[in-house]
Amino acid sequence: MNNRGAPPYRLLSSTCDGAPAALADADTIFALSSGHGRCGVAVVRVSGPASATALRCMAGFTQRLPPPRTALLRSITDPRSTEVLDRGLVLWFPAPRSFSGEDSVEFHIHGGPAVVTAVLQALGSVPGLRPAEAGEFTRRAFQAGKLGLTEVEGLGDLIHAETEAQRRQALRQMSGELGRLYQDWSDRLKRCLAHVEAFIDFSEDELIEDGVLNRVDVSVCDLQAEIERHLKDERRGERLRSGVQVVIAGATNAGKSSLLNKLCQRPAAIVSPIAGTTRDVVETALDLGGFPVLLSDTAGLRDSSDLVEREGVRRARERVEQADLTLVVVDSAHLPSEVDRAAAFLREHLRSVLPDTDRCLLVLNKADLLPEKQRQKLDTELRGVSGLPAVHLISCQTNEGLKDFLTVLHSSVKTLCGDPLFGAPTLTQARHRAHLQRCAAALAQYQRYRDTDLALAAEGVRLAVTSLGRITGRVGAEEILDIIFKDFCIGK
Ligand SMILES: Nc1nc2c(ncn2[C@@H]2O[C@H](COP(=O)(O)OP(=O)(O)OP(=O)(O)O)[C@@H](O)[C@H]2O)c(=O)[nH]1
Repeated sequence: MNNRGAPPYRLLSSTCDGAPAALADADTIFALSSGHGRCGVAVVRVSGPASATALRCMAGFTQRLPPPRTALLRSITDPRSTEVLDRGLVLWFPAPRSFSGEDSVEFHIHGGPAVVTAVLQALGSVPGLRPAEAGEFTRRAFQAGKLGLTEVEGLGDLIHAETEAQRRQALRQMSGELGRLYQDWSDRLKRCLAHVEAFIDFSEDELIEDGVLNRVDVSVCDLQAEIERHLKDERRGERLRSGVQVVIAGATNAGKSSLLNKLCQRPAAIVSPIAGTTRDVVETALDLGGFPVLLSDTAGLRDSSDLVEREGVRRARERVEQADLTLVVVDSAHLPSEVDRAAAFLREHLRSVLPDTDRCLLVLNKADLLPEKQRQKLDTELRGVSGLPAVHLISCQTNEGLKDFLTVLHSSVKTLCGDPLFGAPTLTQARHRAHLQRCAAALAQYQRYRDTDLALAAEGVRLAVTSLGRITGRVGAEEILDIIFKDFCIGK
């Protein structure tokens, strides 16, 4: 092989005999696709026209390439020195039957950092190969039509999934269900658009059958209803994707930090008998029975002349406003012993913490400080009192009631996320929501102008198609690709 013009490389003829000359500027990429750090097996991927060259140079295939998609144990050598770097499996995926749709190779090598570095350096010495950018393999798969944009996003979510429910939702999206739903809407709208335009062009010559526009009206109306239904999901999919925001709030010294520590099973927040210990928001991530929760402890709510504490209280209130669920913690030793008065106290307290009690759980802490009789009375008689959410009597000191409370919390979080495997596929990204809202508004434009200006009405349908296309990546996707693919790691 003539390597003039490619000074950094010195390919030995013994390793690369018969290899087609790879262009120095050909776009073939490589990267470690398995995670970084020491591991048993690491997977290095190569994709692009010079993949076969890499295989020949580094796995000793002189003339014939290995059978496609078959793992073969080979010595993996450095093409510059023929030194054996490792023994591992190599797999050859000729285009188009590969993840990226291009010729691709996988090296399954030992996962020690020195082995991985040596193999990556050796690949870098093969003409035409360069390290991949983040998400570049997936971007090529998208460009080759192997994956739609929503599937790409599902794949990204699958890689980042930290809980079981997130994994399920991501896998469902990656399988293309959501993409197919949007594609179906888009196809129906394109048909509507074609009919409206045909009507505009031919109706005066009476070349078009009666009732075409009426059929478009029905389709647009049906689609609008379907999109509205899809949008009215209370952000369950997005919440599951990014984590349910659960905020612990209440007066100072009620035991909020103690509850946070119990829930995350570590001393994440400082607990002390000094009122006003927590000044800022303390956040921790939890996997609650497969559902992702972002749990925040906040400063105790009270009036204060202390500037720092006032800022802490402001932040606490802000968090409560943004929360999906608020756990209002009350020191039960402060409750009046008479049930009606206790209920009135709690109602008043809730009002001071949050405006709407729909998304809150009322936690009466320090149950261990109550006499047994009063504890039982509160526990039974406060349940079902009108104007009060369900009351949970617990003790962070003795763990009393904590197990039951955890079950209730889990079920509330589950309701907020929905079942990712049940029913129609859910919206998972704010990006989808924004385009769907635009789509719905554009369909409203069709209805607004249907009887007065058909050209403007048709423009509404065209805008609706474009909005859906931006979700699936079929129309004007270029400007959003960078945003999506940059969320991937190198090697994906
Ligand atoms: N007896 C008893 N004491 C508790 C219980 N939970 C918390 N405490 C105590 O109550 C005090 C306050 O607890 P924290 O968890 O710091 O309360 P907080 O609501 O975070 O307090 P601030 O930082 O002032 O907002 C500490 O001395 C805790 O040990 C409980 O269930 N029973």
